[in-house]
Formats: sequence, C-alpha cells, structure tokens
Amino acid sequence: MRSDLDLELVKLTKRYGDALAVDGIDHLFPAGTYACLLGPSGCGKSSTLRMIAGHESVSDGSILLGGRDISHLPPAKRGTAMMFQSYALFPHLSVTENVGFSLKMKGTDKATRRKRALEMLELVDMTKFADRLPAQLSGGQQQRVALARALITEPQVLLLDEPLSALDPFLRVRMRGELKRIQRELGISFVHVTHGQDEALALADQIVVMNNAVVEQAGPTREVFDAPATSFVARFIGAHNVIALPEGKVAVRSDALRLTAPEGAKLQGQVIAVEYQGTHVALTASVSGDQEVTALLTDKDFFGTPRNPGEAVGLDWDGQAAHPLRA
Ligand SMILES: Nc1ncnc2c1ncn2[C@@H]1O[C@H](COP(=O)(O)OP(=O)(O)OP(=O)(O)O)[C@@H](O)[C@H]1O
Repeated sequence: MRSDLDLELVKLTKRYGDALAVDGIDHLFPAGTYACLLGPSGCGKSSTLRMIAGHESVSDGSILLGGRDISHLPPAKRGTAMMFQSYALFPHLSVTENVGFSLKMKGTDKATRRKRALEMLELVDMTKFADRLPAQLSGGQQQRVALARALITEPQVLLLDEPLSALDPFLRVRMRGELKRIQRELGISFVHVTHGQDEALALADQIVVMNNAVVEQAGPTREVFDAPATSFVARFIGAHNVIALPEGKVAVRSDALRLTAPEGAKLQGQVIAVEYQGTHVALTASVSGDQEVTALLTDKDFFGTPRNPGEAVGLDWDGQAAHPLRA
C-alpha cells in the first residue's frame, strides 16, 4: 500500500559531463523505512543521496515524496534533511544554538528555539552538553549534535551520508544502535549511505545494493542476504560462496556448507586454510575448476572432526541453500 510519505525515485539519473554516475534508478522507499544504500566506492550512492537532498541537480528522472515532485525544489522545501559525514557544526555557536540554527533562519523566536533544541538534544541524549561549544565535544558527541540539528527541521526523510565512518569501531557500533532507536521513535524514513555491509545488515529494513551507477538488487535486508541475485551482490554482501556448477552459478551461504567424506559430496576439494574465529571456524578448500569455497563451521562441529590443510574433504549443502545467480 502506498503511503503519503513514500519516497520514490523514478528513472533518476546523474551525469557529470560525459560520466554517468547514476543511471536511471527506479526505487520506492516505503514511509517509515530504514534503508541503506550499499555499494563500493564510486557506484553512485552519494550522488543519489545528494540528489534526493537537493544538494546536487537531477540530470533526468524525478524524485517524489508523498507523490509530490520535489526534484527541483530547494533543499529546505523538500521535507528532507541531510546529515553529513563531516558534521559541519558552527564552531562559535553553542550546542543548543547549533541545533536551533535552522529555526532562527525561519524567524522562530528565541524561547521556542531553545525549547525545541533541548527536546532534540534529549532525543539524542546530549542534554548535559547543551551549553558547550563544538570544540569541547568528542567526535561521537558532535555527531549527535549534527543529528539533532538535522532532525529539528522535522524532516519526513533523513538522509545520512556515511554517518559512522569517522567514528572508532566501538563508538560506531554504539551509534548504530542509537540511529536505529531514533528512527524507530520518530517513525520517519532514514536513507543511509554506507559501503559497509555489516552496517547495512545491522541497521536496514531495506537494502539497495548499487554497482556501476545502477541498482543491482533491492529488497528487505534478509531477503537480499538470503538470496543474492548476482555474483556481485553475493560477494559484496559477504558470507557467501559463488560456486560455478555445470547447471550455472549459484550462491551458497558459507554457514550452509557441510564437510563430508569426499565420496558422493557435491564438491570434492582440498583444505587450504583453517581460520579460528572464536565461535566459528572458517575452512577454505580448493575445489575443481580452480575455485575456492569457504565453509563457516561452529567451533563445536569443527573441533568434533578437526581438519588440516592438505586434507581431502567433501562439501555439501541442502538443495534449497543454493540460489541461482542471474549474472
Ligand atoms: N562533482 C563531481 N564531478 C564529476 N564526477 C563526479 C562528481 N561527484 C562524483 N563524481 C563521479 O561520479 C561517480 C559516482 O560518485 P559517488 O560519489 O556518487 O559514488 P559513491 O558510491 O558515493 O562513492 P564513495 O563511497 O567513494 O563516496 C564516481 O565515478 C565519481 O568519480
């Protein structure tokens, strides 16, 4: 069912001179969805996001929010807000003043601005830093302020460009949880650009995988992960093997592979590496056709029958675990 606040991209295209950065993308982001645009560097994800935000002109196609064509509106009139990778806070303004800045531009009175800014600071858990200057904050705290500043405009869609990339791994995971919580509390759509598949899996209700200026595959996160449609998606999203069989290429999750005796197994191979990962062991074998496949085994399974490099093994999986790839 379509909602008033769905965000829809229709044949959205971006050219920089002769270079095609986004090639006629069609996609519907249902209202209230946490979506991640995922793909390698240069695939066109930031260009897509910047076009939605209005920070980049649309070469062709359109962007609809709630059925309204916003493709050529100024950023502040779209119902979207963007949080940048560099938080771009005003250094001479306090945290509260930074958060309330857009309301000041709109002519909102000072008391209302402060009240709204404090509400936003509470949402991002930064109330106690309200009167500090940006330089007196850590990177993670500055990011929360930037988030509050974007949310005070009450956007229907919040756009986030690699919001976690400047944080250390510990903070990244914590902030990830916070983003998800805030999106759920507000019930608005988030469109989050990342090149990290773990980030996308952790956050997204819906994943849009881009490659070479087009959408390779889009859908609910678990569907995309469980059944990648192309070799590119299977490899990019990780934890899958792309296996060439006589009947065509398939993707099989590493944790769906079983080790067996070589006789009668779907693949016969030789162990080339064993990597202990704590809860799991990743065993890589070379199989016919010069292919390498990796099986992710629980530590219990592996150490029940340990294998060493050089040993012959069979690799098997249930029929429904193999997903035919279209490319
Ligand atoms: N202002 C610009 N002028 C010319 N080419 C550009 C411009 N911005 C981006 N491009 C090119 O467009 C293509 C897509 O870039 P874009 O930034 O959208 O990719 P991306 O997937 O976000 O990459 P990254 O993860 O590295 O930011 C790239 O080939 C890039 O070099």
